[in-house]
Amino acid sequence: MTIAKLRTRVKICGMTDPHQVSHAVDHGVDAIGMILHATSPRTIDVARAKQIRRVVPPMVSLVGVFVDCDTNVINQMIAEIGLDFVQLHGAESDADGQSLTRPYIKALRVQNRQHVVDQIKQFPTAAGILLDPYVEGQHGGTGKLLDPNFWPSDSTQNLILAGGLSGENVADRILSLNPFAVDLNSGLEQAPGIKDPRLVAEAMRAIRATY
Ligand SMILES: O=C(O)c1ccccc1N[C@@H]1O[C@H](COP(=O)(O)O)[C@@H](O)[C@H]1O
Repeated sequence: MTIAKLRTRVKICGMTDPHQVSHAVDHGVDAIGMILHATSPRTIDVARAKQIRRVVPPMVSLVGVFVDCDTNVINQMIAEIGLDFVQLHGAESDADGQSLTRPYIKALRVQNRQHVVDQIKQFPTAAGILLDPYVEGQHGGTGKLLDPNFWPSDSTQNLILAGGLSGENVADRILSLNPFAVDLNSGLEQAPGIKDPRLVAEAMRAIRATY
């Protein structure tokens, strides 16, 4: 028997500032994402990540985003920062994910529907699969929306929709694709890494209206 999902979970990613994290938590976010990949405009160092850890309360998850990082280094960061989940946003394998000390979310940079279906099978132990549109030369944070035709609606994985989501489009996408979770990032920003509190509040309101 399939049980209907009561609500879509929400992750806000690319967070760099503890005050902005507290604001997002107050608005009902389920997960906070931090980019721990050095060349991203949203990257933060371990000291800042630890400050963010201190303001993330119980029942809200803290996710570290990595791109093709050595798994020993990721495990060190998990221990040092106190990450709850890891998001692997590069060319990592399921074996890489299994060598981590926390559950992992695999981000797939989607090129077409068949590519998604084939790729999902390669990550049987992932806690979730995040689908982000493929953009040549960029790992993530592209602001580009995923083509809804590429959404693998019959997958049994926890699917997370990412890419270009904002208060203006997130409710439509939730209602049409029914993802397990949505991941919002550049669509809520004033500048890379700086969230706009009004855009965060507006997106959370739009998401709540879909329940
Ligand atoms: O945001 C980044 O700079 C980034 C860098 C490297 C890997 C992933 C990154 N962000 C992820 O991209 C998606 C979608 O972002 P957007 O909404 O299109 O801006 C999101 O999952 C972020 O975790």
